[in-house]
Amino acid sequence: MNQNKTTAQKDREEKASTAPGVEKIPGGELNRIKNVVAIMSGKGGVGKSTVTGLLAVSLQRKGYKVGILDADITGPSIPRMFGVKNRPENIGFGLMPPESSSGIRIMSLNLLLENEDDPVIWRGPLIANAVKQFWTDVIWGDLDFLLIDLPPGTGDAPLTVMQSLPVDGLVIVSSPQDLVMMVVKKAINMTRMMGVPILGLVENYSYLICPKCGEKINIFGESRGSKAAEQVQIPYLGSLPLDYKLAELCDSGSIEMYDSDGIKGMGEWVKDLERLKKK
Ligand SMILES: Nc1ncnc2c1ncn2[C@@H]1O[C@H](COP(=O)(O)OP(=O)(O)OP(=O)(O)O)[C@@H](O)[C@H]1O
Repeated sequence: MNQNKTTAQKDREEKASTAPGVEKIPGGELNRIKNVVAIMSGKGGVGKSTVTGLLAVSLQRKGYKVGILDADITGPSIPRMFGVKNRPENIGFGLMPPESSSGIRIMSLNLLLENEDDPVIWRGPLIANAVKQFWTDVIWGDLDFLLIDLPPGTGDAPLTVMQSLPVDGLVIVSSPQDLVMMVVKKAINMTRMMGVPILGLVENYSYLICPKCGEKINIFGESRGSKAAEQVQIPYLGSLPLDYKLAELCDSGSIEMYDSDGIKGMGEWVKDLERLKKK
């Protein structure tokens, strides 16, 4: 197997294992976080933040204490989805993350900006530092699950999270188009090089239920999620339909009101996360 690796591949692996910051940084002293799960996608716009939000809501409904660290520094969308606007409170030795209406703790750079539409024009090292500070300087307290919404692709923030934070598992989000799957494979390869366990693949926008007749329409053709997961040898967690009600609730800051019980497979993803629950 090793013989088939290109020099560039070997070089990347070497760099990944010796890069500065490879050591995991300890979290804040007041934090007791049992499981850290990152949510990643190869391409933008496939619904990674929505999947993060839905996973958080499902875990919270099951009685777990949940937080979301929005590591999508330049395109944060978690606060808007949960209707959270309060600024984190600085209590001297750390920042208290605001809570959503059901009690999910949220930290996002958007909550620290004067206006939510101010752009963040930062280079890589600043972005990496912000992500690290969300881990070290935020008072998350006791959490069963901290979900980390990564920005799309394989840039600085995903690299920082995988190298420096003790990520227990990673969920990959894709959509049914071939192109997306090609890019997803890059993300999977990066994750493997970083030695982070992949929990599985979720396919978003898999199908549409006609609001008038209830017919299931495969808008992007037959779902390829489970085959694709098999190809890249990771578990297939399930699929999400394109649902206008979900889009509306995300836009109005009410994702916590979404009824995900009818989504086949959703319970299973949560069970997969629960299986991870090691402490
Ligand atoms: N299954 C779905 N049904 C309906 N709308 C959806 C669905 N998934 C996502 N959306 C909508 O699509 C838009 C993009 O979703 P989202 O922000 O989750 O994508 P993302 O992959 O996190 O994007 P980014 O690349 O910017 O981080 C949002 O407006 C969201 O409400």
